[in-house]
Amino acid sequence: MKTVKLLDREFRVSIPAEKLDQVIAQMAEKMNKDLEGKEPLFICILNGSFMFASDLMKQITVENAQITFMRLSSYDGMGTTGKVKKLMGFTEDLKDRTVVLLEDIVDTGITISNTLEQIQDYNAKEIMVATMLFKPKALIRDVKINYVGMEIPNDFIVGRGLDYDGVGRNLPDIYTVID
Ligand SMILES: O=P(O)(O)OC[C@H]1O[C@H](OP(=O)(O)OP(=O)(O)O)[C@H](O)[C@@H]1O
Ligand code: HPA
Repeated sequence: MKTVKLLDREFRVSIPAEKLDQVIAQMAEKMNKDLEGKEPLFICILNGSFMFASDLMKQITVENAQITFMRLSSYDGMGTTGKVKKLMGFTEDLKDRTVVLLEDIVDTGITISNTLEQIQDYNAKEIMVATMLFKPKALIRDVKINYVGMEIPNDFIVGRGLDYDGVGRNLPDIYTVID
């Protein structure tokens, strides 16, 4: 079993990089069909989504697709603080745009529902949500997710952009904490 030690905790590999590559390719294929002609604006929610957004965007072939970035933070160690801090906004005008929010993970749903609330007054034509990973058993907010890469169990994970107290984002596979 492939394991890694990050700070004070041990993690074991739970989703290999190749599986994630496959899942992201399928998401891109579906988006390329659904979004053609819509000139979508993708919004990557930093930090965690940087790797997913990069992997996905390389496979997006939709004409005049754009990407921008916003930075939010709500986790401390392995748990949500319940409060979403906006650390960096974007300057693009969302009016009449098809917007796709890119998340690495929807866990409790607090971050994505807070983001949707923040941008609902910007008069976008439509706002969609795409997440690489989704923990249905942890969800406590009522959010519609348009594109889900994989549903996963309610365990703390790292890798592929996701961190434990700032470390582990660089790992290409996903690892689950060992109790
Ligand atoms: O559904 P939720 O319970 O809100 O969790 C999901 C959010 O948590 C992580 O961000 P985090 O606040 O850890 O900031 P980071 O992206 O900089 O790691 C992740 O990137 C999502 O944005
Ligand atoms: O399981 C997780 N791991 C790392 N960051 C996260 N942000 C929400 N859930 C998680």
